[in-house]
Amino acid sequence: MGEADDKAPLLERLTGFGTHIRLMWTVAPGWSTFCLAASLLGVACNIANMIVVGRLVGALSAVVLHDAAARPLWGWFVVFAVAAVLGQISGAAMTWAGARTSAGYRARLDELIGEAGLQPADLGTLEDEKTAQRLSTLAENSRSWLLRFGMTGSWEFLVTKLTALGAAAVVFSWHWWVPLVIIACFVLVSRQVRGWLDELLDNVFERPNADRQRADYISRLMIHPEAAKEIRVFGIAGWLEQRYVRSWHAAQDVFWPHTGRRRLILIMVMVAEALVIGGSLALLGYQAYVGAVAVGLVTTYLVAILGLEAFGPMGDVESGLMRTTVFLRNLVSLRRSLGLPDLRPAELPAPTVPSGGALGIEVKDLTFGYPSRTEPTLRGLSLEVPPGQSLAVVGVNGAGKSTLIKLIAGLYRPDQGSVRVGGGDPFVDVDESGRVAVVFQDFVHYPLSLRDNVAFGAMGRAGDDVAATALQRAAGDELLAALGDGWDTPLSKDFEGGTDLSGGQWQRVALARALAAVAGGAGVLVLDEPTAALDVRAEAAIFDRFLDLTHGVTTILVSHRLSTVRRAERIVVLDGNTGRISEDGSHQELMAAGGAYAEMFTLQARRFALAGGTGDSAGAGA
Ligand SMILES: Nc1ncnc2c1ncn2[C@@H]1O[C@H](COP(=O)(O)OP(=O)(O)OP(=O)(O)O)[C@@H](O)[C@H]1O
Repeated sequence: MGEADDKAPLLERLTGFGTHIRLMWTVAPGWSTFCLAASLLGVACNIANMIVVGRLVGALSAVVLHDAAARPLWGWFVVFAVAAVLGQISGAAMTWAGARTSAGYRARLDELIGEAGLQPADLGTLEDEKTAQRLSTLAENSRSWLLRFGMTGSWEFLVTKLTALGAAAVVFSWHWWVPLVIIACFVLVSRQVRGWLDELLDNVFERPNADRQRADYISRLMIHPEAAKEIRVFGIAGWLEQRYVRSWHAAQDVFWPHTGRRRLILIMVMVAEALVIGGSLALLGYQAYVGAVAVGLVTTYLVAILGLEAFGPMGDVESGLMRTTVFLRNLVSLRRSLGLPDLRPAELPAPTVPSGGALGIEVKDLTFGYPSRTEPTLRGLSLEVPPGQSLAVVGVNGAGKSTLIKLIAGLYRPDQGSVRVGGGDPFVDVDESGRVAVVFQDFVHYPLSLRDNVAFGAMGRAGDDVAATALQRAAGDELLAALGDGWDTPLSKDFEGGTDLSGGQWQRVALARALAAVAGGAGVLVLDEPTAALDVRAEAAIFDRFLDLTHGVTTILVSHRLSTVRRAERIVVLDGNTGRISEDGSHQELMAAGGAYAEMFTLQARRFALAGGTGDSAGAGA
């Protein structure tokens, strides 16, 4: 956007600037008038300085130019000109080099933040609300222009502060106490401003703030194509806008009440600062008048005194730098809390190449509860699955089926008991957890190429041909043929040449992903209701196909629809009340036992028949 703006015709840029001023005016006419007045005053002062310094030197030279001592003047003039040109060149070089550095710096920040999201082996950390909020705040703030300003402005900051030190040394040579008094004043102002900024940045931007989050969310919602339909249908545009304004103002309230007192102190210190500088200049004028300061040094002292201003707050450069430091402080503290090195990316484990072959699963006395819940979800659950068996896990909503799957995949650590996959602990042993391939109900629709979407099942473990075979076996040939760029087509309309898939097409991609995982060496394959959005027949067809294709692989199917899992060799019923397996056997055995499974199955089959199904495919004939 910025680059495009630089290339825009002058008129367009002026129009843009005009719009910017108009917007400021509309939002805060009072403050805009104040800022305009202050800016005009600043301009008048700067111009007056230029004219006055020139007049001053002119007046001095008129007195001394005919003196023999004035001859070195031309030498000094050359030094002045060279220093000015070098200063310009170093400034330009600094900007160029700074921009190059900030590109890498920015990439590293994203890497460090992303890694904080990726690194914890389990889901527990990311599911912790505070950690998740801290992460998303960091990610959001890493995109802020002020932070970018801080990155590029560091060298400018250094130059200004070091120049100020030089100015202090010059003034020191006149009267040692003058720079000390002026610097003390500036440092006081600086501390006030910094304290205020710290509070502002910490409270409003860095710390998770529910009102700001809500305001941000609503502002994104207002332009989100997916929400557009509902917003219009329900006519909630006006409500959203009001809600946004209310949340945004509430977010700002966090810091405004603190600033009243601070503002008063700040004004007082600034007045004191103006008095001290004014006093110093008056003293310099007086000493020049009485001949106590060499006339040639008056201008030097004058400029040096004004140069001490850099000990004070430095506007945007300083705000940007502060924002950068506050941001980094929070990033480092989060990384430390996750056991990651401060600023060095940790080495993520490379994908391992599993040896292949079906794995057995052994779950013993497993107890697990979510930290936010008082009761454990699973209580002393035991289950043994021999290698190559096809198992279906059924149970009512919330019984804990997905939780069990996540524990088998090593995404949570058991509170008590143990989970072993192929004899190893999937939570600790990355190789073992990598061998459990799961397609979840909410499997990710990556807005990447079709190839990536399928190959993610076996990333780094299998060649391109694996993806091709997997898609073909998942009956995805037609889907591939319909894509403009074939395997390279991005599966999202947000990308150039991309396209969106239907729910059913995505199911095939997910199935292909699972099959690619098996080809890549996964020893256990789990389908955790990825087909729930399909109708009974389509789901049953996909499960049947899946069972055929994965014969000899340890498979776990999770579904509410008992008719679709009846072909599994073994079915277990997870009882949400006890947190354990309540029934275990083949479809026929469980039907014969006449327990909860048989009851649920018969009920579902009857509903299906009433809805117009044949009853057969729903399993009524079992
Ligand atoms: N991340 C979580 N944090 C807190 N509680 C959770 C979390 N995930 C699941 N739960 C709770 O744990 C219980 C079991 O959930 P789980 O998703 O494992 O059940 P399920 O049998 O797979 O349900 P469904 O059939 O509806 O998918 C539910 O009460 C659920 O609300």
